[in-house]
Amino acid sequence: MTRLAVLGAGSWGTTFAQVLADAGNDVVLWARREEVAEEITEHHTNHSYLGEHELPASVTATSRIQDALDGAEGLVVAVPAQSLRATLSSWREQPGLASGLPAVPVLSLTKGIERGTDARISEVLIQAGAARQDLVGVLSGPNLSAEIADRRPCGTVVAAPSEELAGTFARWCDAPYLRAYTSTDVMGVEIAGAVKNVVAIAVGAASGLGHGHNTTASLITRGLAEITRLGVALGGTRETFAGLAGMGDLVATCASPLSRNHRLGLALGRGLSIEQAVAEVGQTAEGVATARAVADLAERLGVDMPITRSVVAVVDHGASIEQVTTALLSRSVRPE
Ligand SMILES: NC(=O)c1ccc[n+]([C@@H]2O[C@H](COP(=O)([O-])OP(=O)(O)OC[C@H]3O[C@@H](n4cnc5c(N)ncnc54)[C@H](O)[C@@H]3O)[C@@H](O)[C@H]2O)c1
Ligand SMILES: O=P(O)(O)OC[C@H](O)CO
Repeated sequence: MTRLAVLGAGSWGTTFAQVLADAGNDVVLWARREEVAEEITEHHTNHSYLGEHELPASVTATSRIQDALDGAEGLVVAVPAQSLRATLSSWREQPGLASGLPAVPVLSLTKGIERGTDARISEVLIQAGAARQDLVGVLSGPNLSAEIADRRPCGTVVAAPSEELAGTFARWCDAPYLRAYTSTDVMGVEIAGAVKNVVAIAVGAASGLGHGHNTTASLITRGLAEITRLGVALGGTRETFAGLAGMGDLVATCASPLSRNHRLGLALGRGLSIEQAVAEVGQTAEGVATARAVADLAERLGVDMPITRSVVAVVDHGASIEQVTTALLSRSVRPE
């Protein structure tokens, strides 16, 4: 039995604590709010994020980071991308944590790019002293938390610098309803998971505008093309983007009404402002802040990402929502 600390008790961190418990690990969750930690430990629910869903009784939670880390043989990070660095630095102010987190394997579940630095989440973890480069991995795939909480079967990808470490992460999450495939393409898996959220906003917006399946399919397919161009330019492996972490997650996120990024796009397409859409979704839609970071990376590398640019224009600069379909149509004729 491995003792694992899951850091972040939103929809995904809480659901993943169940996955890890169902895989036979000893799991403790760190929740930002004391009342959420108490609810999880005492009532085995997290109403704010999972409604009436009952968690395994073995999952406990704490709002004291030192207690969560005590004896942990591995860490699983599920804090949203834009608040991760600040969260990590607040932990370093706690007694005993000034020099960073314990030197154990760290698996990131977060799907986003940090705005301002354009850093991937594994890079943020390393820069902030929360993970060693040779001990950090990422998990990403078609993994809508509500379906996984209901124990519906699916696959995912765990990527790490070595096959051995990826295998360790895969064993952590070996629940009967989750099949983890291993990879050493940390860059590709992380880029795929972050950028699909941006494309899902565009797809949702197109649906909200009343467009049909042809538009959806065109945005998904051209979205995958631009994700792949960026990922390969950054050093990722092309095959990653055709697999579960690429195509698989893009399809799940763009097609499902459970996706927060998709729902945010839908709200924009129906005429809500970005502020109204963010408020309506109520939970983390990483694509909003990540879009700008992705566009910055693409510009620096000379990679063409018209769908991402259109999402930036809408969410950051108040451009008309029709931009998302213009992105598909307004370019000069070129081979696919
Ligand atoms: N929910 C899913 O289906 C799912 C699946 C795969 C990956 N992810 C990824 O997991 C990550 C976490 O998402 P989630 O779905 O759990 O989000 P969520 O909106 O359900 O929960 C957000 C969590 O972050 C905490 N939080 C909010 N603002 C914060 C702040 N300023 N500082 C510190 N903590 C803060 C909240 O207390 C909560 O625990 C995201 O990167 C998301 O893309 C989510
Ligand atoms: O609800 P979303 O849009 O954050 O998507 C959740 C997962 O990333 C889907 O794999």
